[in-house]
Amino acid sequence: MRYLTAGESHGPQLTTIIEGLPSQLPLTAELINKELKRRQGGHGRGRRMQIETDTVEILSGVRHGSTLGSPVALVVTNDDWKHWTKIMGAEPLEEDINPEDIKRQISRPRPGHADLVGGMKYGHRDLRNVLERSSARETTVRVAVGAVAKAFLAELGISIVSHVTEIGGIIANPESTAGKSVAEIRAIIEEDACYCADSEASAEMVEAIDEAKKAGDSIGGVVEVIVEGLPAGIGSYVHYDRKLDAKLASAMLSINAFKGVEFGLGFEMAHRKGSEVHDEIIWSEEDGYTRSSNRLGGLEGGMTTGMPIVVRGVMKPIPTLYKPLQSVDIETKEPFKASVERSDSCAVPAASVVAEHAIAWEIANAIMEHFHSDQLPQLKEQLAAHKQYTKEF
Ligand SMILES: Cc1cc2nc3c(=O)[nH]c(=O)nc-3n(C[C@H](O)[C@H](O)[C@H](O)COP(=O)(O)O)c2cc1C
Ligand SMILES: C=C(O[C@@H]1CC(C(=O)O)=C[C@@H](OP(=O)(O)O)[C@H]1O)C(=O)O
Repeated sequence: MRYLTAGESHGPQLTTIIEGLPSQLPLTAELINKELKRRQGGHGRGRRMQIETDTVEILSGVRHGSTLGSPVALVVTNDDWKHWTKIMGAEPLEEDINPEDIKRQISRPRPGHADLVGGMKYGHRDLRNVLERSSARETTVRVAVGAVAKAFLAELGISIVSHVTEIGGIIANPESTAGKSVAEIRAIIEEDACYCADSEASAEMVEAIDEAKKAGDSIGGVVEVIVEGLPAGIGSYVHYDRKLDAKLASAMLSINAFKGVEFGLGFEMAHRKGSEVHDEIIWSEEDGYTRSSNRLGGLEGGMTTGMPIVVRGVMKPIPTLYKPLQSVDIETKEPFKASVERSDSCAVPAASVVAEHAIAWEIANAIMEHFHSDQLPQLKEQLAAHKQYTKEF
C-alpha cells in the first residue's frame, strides 16, 4: 500500500490518496473524525486548535460504508483558510494589492525548524514558503490515513494505543501501564490532559507545560506505542529494507520533531547482560509459542515474534519560541531574534496520537505485504491459517 499527502498549513485543505487497500473494509468518516479530534487535543496546544474542527470528507474508494479496493481519497479542510486566502492563494496577486500588505513574509529563520535550510534548498527568500509545508499541520491527514489502517487492523484483531511516558523531564511511573492491555491503557488515558496513564505525573506535566509557556519556552518528551494481537513472522530478516523494526523506526522519525526511537528496553539494553535482555521461549497447547517476558519489544530479526510491539519515540521541544533564540535576517545578514509564529508550547500528547497512526499504517502495510489479497474476507482467512500454522510449527 502507499499514500501521498498534499497541503499547506494555511492553504485550503489537506489531501491524501491511499492506494492498495483491500475491498470490503468497513470505513466511515465518523471513525476517522474520532482520531482527528484526539490529535487536536492534549495540554499545550496553541490557538490554531481553537480555530479548527478537523473532520474528513471521503471522496472516493468507499461506497455505503465499505472500501471498494480502488484508491481512497480523503480531504480535511482548513477552517483557518478563510483568513489566509490572499496570503496563501494560488492565483497571481491582483494588481491593486500591495504585496507588502499581505505577504506575512519571514526572513528570520527559527533555529530547529526547517526555515533556513528549506529556503536554501528550494531557493525561497520568503521562508513562509518553507514553513507552510514543514508545519506539523500535515500530520492531520497522516492521522486520517492511520485511522484507516487502524480500522483494517481492528478487523484482524490487532489493536494499538499510544501514551505519553515523559514530558519535560517528568517521567510516568512504568507501573501505570505494566501488564495492562491496549484497551485498558486506552480507557485510562482517554480523558487525561497529557494522554498519560500516570495521573500524578500528568498533573506535573501540565504544570511543566504551563511554566514553559509562561517563560516563552517549549518542552519535549517521550511517547510509547503498543501493538497487540500480531501474528509471528510479519516483516523479514532477509534484506535491510524488509526489516519491520527498521520500517517502524523510520515511521516514528518521519514525524515532525521526533529525534530518537527505541524498542522494548531500548537504550537500557546497553547496561544489561544478555540473560537480562532476551525473552525466553515457551510453548503451550493453548497459545503456541510465546515468551516469558517482552524486553525486546516484540521484534526479532526484523520480524514480529507474536508478542506486543513496544516502540517509543522522543520528541524535541518545539522550535518556535515566544522568547526567540538568536538568528540572522537573511535579507540584511544582521543578527536578529528568530521570527515568532503562533505556536504550540508542547505538542507531545498530540504527537503521541500521530505516532500511533504512523505505526498503525506501517503495520497494516507489512500485513498487506505478507498476505496477498485484494479482499478483506480472504485476508482474514489467510491470517487465521497462518496463526494456526505458527502455533503448531
Ligand atoms: C503535533 C505536532 C505539533 C507541532 N507544533 C509545532 C508548533 O506549533 N510550532 C513549531 O515550531 N513546531 C511544531 N512542531 C514541530 C515542527 O513541525 C518540527 O520541529 C519542524 O517541522 C522541523 O522538523 P524537525 O524538528 O523534524 O527537524 C510540531 C510537531 C508535531 C508533531
Ligand atoms: C507550526 C507548526 O504546526 C502546528 C501544528 C498544527 C496542527 O494542526 O497540528 C497547526 C499549526 O497551525 P498554525 O501555524 O496556524 O498555528 C501549528 O499549530 C509546525 O509544526 O511548525
